Amino acid sequence: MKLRGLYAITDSELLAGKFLSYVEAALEGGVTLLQYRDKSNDEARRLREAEALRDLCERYKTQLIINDDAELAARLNVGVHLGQTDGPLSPTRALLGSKAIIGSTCHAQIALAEQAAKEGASYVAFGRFFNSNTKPGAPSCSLDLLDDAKRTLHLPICAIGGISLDNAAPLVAHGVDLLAVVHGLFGAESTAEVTRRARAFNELFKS
Ligand SMILES: Cc1ncc(COP(=O)(O)OP(=O)(O)O)c(N)n1
Ligand SMILES: Cc1nc(C(=O)O)sc1CCOP(=O)(O)O
Ligand SMILES: [Mg+2]
Repeated sequence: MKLRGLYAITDSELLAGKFLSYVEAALEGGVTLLQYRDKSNDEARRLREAEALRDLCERYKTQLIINDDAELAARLNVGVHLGQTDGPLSPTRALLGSKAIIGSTCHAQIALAEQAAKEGASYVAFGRFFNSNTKPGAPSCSLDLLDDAKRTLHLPICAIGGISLDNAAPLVAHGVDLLAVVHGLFGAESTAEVTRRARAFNELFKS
C-alpha cells in the first residue's frame, strides 16, 4: 500500500462529544492513515475507542495507527507510531510483523530517520513545521531538511506540526508523502467542513 496523502490524527479533548462523527467525516473525505492519539491513562476508554476506530477504518479501507502503544496495536492487529522515548523499533517490528505500518518521530534529525529506517520503520515523521496548538513545545523543523531527507532516505516522509490548508502546499512541493494533521482538520466547525478539508488536503497530492 502506498503511504501518500492525508494522515489524520485524533485529539481526545478537541473531539470530545463528537469523536466518531468527526472521524467518520474525515474518512468520508479520504484519509490514508488515521492515528488514534490519546495521552490519557484511561485504558478501558482507550481500548473501546481504538476498537471503534478499527471498525470504522475497516469500513473505509483506511489504515489505523495507534500512538505510543505497541501492545494495543498488537491486540487490534493495526499499526503503531512511536516517538523517541516510546520504545525501541526492532522489537516492535518483531511483535507486529513485517506487514504492519510502524512510524517513527525523528524531529528535525536525518540521523534519527536513518536509524529508524535500519530498525524497520515504515515511514519517518519530521516536525514541527509550523506553530502547533496541539503540541506548542515540539522542536521546530525547516523545509530545507525535507530536501536532505528526500536525497538521503528511501521511505515515505511524513510532516507534522501546525499544518493547515493554508500552509501545506510547500511541504508537498518539497516531497512530503504524508501530511499529519490534528487542528487543521478536526478544528473545523462542522462535519461537512471536516470532509471538505480532508478532500482539499488530498487534492494537494494530485497536482
Ligand atoms: C505522525 C506523527 N508524527 C509525530 C508524532 C509525535 O510523536 P511523539 O514525539 O511520540 O509525541 P506524542 O504524539 O506521543 O505526544 C506523532 N504522534 N505522529
Ligand atoms: C503530536 C505532534 N507531534 C509533533 C512533532 O513535531 O513531533 S507536532 C504534533 C501536534 C500536531 O497537531 P497539530 O496538527 O494540531 O499541530
Ligand atoms: Mg509518542
